[in-house]
Amino acid sequence: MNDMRVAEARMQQQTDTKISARGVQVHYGDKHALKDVNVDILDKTVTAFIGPSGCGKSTFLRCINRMNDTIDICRVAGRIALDGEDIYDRRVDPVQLRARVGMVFQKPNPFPKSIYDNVAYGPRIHGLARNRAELDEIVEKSLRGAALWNEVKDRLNDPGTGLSGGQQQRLCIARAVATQPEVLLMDEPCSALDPIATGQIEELIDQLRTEFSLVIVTHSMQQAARVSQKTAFFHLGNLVEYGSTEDIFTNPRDPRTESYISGRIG
Ligand SMILES: Nc1ncnc2c1ncn2[C@@H]1O[C@H](COP(=O)(O)OP(=O)(O)OP(=O)(O)O)[C@@H](O)[C@H]1O
Repeated sequence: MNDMRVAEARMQQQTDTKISARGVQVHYGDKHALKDVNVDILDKTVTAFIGPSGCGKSTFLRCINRMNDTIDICRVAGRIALDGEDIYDRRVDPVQLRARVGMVFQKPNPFPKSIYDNVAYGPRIHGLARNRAELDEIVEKSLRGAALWNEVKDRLNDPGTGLSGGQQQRLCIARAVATQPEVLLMDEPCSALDPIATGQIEELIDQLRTEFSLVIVTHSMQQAARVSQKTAFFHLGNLVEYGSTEDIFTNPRDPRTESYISGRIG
């Protein structure tokens, strides 16, 4: 392929829809938490969800890998498709789905296991390695992918919980990456981290987007501006505005978005 064709192919990738949401409504009991959300999330792109506390960002993020299934009072309606397939279809196994759509939480939550076993856990339960050598390879590749390998390669049998907060969060990213996800959901992944660890995670996010689609919930507008190419602004359960991060921050169309990004609501 000549340079032009390569550039075109890359552009093509970035406009491919990975997740498509139509008419998504979420209730927690009587509380109507998400109202008719429609959005197409692109492949190999970082999408930031921003908006004031309680506007429904995490609720929508959790819809994308059916984490809300674990909340008894939560009801999800509408359609969310991954590569065109309805993820709420009865035939979809949520455990398999969560291997394809990984998640990293606000607080690093390594399993009480060794560093190695934290990363090997997913590949083991999903049968991704035929033998120990293959598993070792996946663990190393995932830890490298999460920019943690050099710091832990000599202590893979030490407990994951013994790492620093920033290292634990990168371990959780390695654990998610180990099942070769197509989408990685991150719910305020840096809120428990110092600026240096935050910078490392942000750099990592930028590298990972060459491989798959990332969606990040963040309260930091600077972070959204630094790491994302697309931004969705939520307010009171509505997805008010979605577009290129540059447009959302420099030329918002909706007055609610404008008020939020200029600090008048929040
Ligand atoms: N498990 C739950 N049970 C009942 N109500 C919930 C539950 N989780 C969220 N809600 C409600 O749904 C609404 C949206 O919450 P959500 O956590 O999605 O907002 P958010 O935008 O992520 O907020 P924050 O930025 O504070 O994390 C809120 O009114 C919240 O109180």
